[in-house]
Amino acid sequence: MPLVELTDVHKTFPAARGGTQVEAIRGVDLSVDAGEIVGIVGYSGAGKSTLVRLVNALEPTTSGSVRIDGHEITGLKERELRAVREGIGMIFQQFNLFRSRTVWGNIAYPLEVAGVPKDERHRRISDLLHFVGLAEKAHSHVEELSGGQKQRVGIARALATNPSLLLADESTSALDPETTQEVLALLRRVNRELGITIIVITHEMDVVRSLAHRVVVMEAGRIVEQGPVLEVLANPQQPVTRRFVATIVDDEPGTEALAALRARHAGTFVKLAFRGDEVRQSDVFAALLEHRVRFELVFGGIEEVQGDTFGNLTLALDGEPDDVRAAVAAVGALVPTTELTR
Ligand SMILES: Nc1ncnc2c1ncn2[C@@H]1O[C@H](COP(=O)(O)OP(=O)(O)OP(=O)(O)O)[C@@H](O)[C@H]1O
Repeated sequence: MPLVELTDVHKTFPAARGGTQVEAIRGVDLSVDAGEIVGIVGYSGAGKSTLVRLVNALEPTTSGSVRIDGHEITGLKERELRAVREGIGMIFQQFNLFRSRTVWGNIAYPLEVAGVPKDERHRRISDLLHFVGLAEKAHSHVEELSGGQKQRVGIARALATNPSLLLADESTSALDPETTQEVLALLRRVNRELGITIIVITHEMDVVRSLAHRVVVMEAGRIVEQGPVLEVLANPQQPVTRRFVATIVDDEPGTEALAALRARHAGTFVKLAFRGDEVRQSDVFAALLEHRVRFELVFGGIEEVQGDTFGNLTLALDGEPDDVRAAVAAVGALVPTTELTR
């Protein structure tokens, strides 16, 4: 049974005076299994935040079903919804911490609301402070903290009531790249060590690449594409997905870049796609040398996506035409190979 299951969910906001109504969510089916990290990406206005507000019952749906851990939450009374929300932690772009409280006081807040006895509360806060690496900052005020530390407090607070689901809404968008990586590493631990399911909303594909198992792409209130991160990166289907993937993966040189490269490099241009670790780059290059073909790497890059090699390399091949043809065939038997003929 999925932990979160949305079936044909619609959310329409009524028209503001003089305006028209907004169909923010237009028929979404989404299923998230316990233990998964799912990244929801989309441009501003795609409906990501609205979707998350439906999952934690901050907004009622217009129609459709939202099930959390098998329980339908549509139509529940406020008191029942509070119990559902207790099982869902949430972190935000701007951290949303209480400025008047210390780090300790911020983490204590949800425990106080839930009526957790003092001794247990203290134990819990102390454990959480150690987990997020802020034990020495327990009595600091929020203003004294860096952005990354603030988000770690936000994560500790979100985990206080032992939720099974954590919703992260643009949780690293206000942070610099290095701090972003620290917070993402902490979220990975939240998932791995505590077994908490995470839904991250982001417009940064890099966050999806380094954190999520699965990606869901939203556009104009609909899910237009979804799948395991590596699969979607390797083979994006929709234009919006291709635009997101292009922000982190060099596919092949564009028309202008290719013309500039051709002016500098002779020969045949081929794009090689490396997906996973089954084929070693050294074997591919050895195949070229075996056919007496010289080559230069002119575009692209290789990186690691969740422990797998991933990337596209464009090579300029130079040699006798028959040798080049044979070399391209040999390489094509190893990795997906495309000759760039523009
Ligand atoms: N309370 C509201 N009342 C009216 N319209 C709303 C409300 N909340 C969201 N919308 C509209 O719903 C659409 C989806 O907004 P939403 O915030 O969910 O998108 P998003 O993908 O999260 O974008 P962003 O990254 O900018 O937050 C937008 O057109 C937005 O203006």
